[in-house]
Amino acid sequence: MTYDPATLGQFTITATDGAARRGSLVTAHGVVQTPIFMPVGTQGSVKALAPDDLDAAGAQIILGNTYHLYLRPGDDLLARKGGLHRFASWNKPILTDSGGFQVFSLKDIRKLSEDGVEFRSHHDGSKHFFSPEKVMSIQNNIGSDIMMVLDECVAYGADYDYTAKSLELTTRWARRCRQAHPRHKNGQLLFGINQGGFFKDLRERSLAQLAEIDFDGFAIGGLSVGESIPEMYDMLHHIAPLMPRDTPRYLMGVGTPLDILEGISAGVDMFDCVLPTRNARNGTLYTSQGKVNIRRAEYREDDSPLDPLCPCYACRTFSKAYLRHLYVAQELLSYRLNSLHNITFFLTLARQAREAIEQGRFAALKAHYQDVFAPAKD
Ligand SMILES: Nc1cc(CSc2ncc[nH]2)c2nc(N)[nH]c(=O)c2c1
Ligand SMILES: [Zn+2]
Repeated sequence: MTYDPATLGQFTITATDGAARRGSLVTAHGVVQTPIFMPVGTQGSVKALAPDDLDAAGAQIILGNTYHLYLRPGDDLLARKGGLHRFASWNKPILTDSGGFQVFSLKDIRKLSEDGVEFRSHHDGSKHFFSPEKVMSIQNNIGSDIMMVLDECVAYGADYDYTAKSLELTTRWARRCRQAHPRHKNGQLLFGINQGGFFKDLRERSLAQLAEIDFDGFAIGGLSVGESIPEMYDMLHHIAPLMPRDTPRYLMGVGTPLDILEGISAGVDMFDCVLPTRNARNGTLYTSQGKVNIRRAEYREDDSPLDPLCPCYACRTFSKAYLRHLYVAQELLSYRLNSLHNITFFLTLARQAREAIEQGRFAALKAHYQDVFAPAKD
């Protein structure tokens, strides 16, 4: 990997449209154009897709998961294989989540302390411990271009006192992550994660504390955890504009096409979500005309392409009738074609957002998709 240490981590905003920003982020494996959607490859693969599929779909950066990769194949093995890029033959940027969220979603099989979190593997029940230093070491072995700090994502509905204590712990862990991995060591960037639940004063306290630490970007954590859409949007529009302006803003685990457009309108630059690949596997497909449930009998003899405006291989080559047949017959090709289409849709949406911001017509793009994905009028 060759990169210029002088420009590594540089985030440049080239256009704005309201609070929406068009920018670019320099990483060791290439420049990422924002706003960006990041396909999720939890175990080092975006399910059912190969790197050349992702290239064809326009993917610039994918996500990996510290928790999963640590358990299998092991970060020590990845280090011996030259890191995840070489192991998975993905030569573009990779962002790894720290594992905090995954461990905390393992509800009753984890114990939290000042030093970190003890948990049991969901594979074999074996006991493990993640400290801030440990997750930095794992992400260093993985070799991800953007690392995330170890944080506690408090559950939806956590009370004020618990949330206040938790954000202080997350800040102390963030400081320890920064100390454990010197700035830009191994060409790797490090993002802090804002917490504070649904309490605006706690969100601002968390942000003020993190802003004092030297991070290359800041994520909004603790959203998309079961709250209502209005609650998520309300907090999003409160905190995003308060985040540092000249570093990237990443909204973790979000979201639907409309959530992503809402986030961009609030000033967020980076998004990731399992929806495109997960929904592909249950036949829910996102198209320029709205959601299509390919299982429906109405498509049994439908010779038209899934989405006439989509450039992906599935839409150029097959009919809805064939895609429905593959799904009903549980053919493995169904996973591949549906995933390829949905990932292409989300990446195309991000590209359209970039172009709309450049041309000062982002509000019109957002309004268009609000019509396209408006809940079916019963
Ligand atoms: N909603 C949500 C989603 C994720 C996973 S993002 C992801 N990891 C792997 C794929 N995608 C979160 N991750 C962390 N570390 N903290 C959070 O608060 C948080 C919140
Ligand atoms: Zn398509």
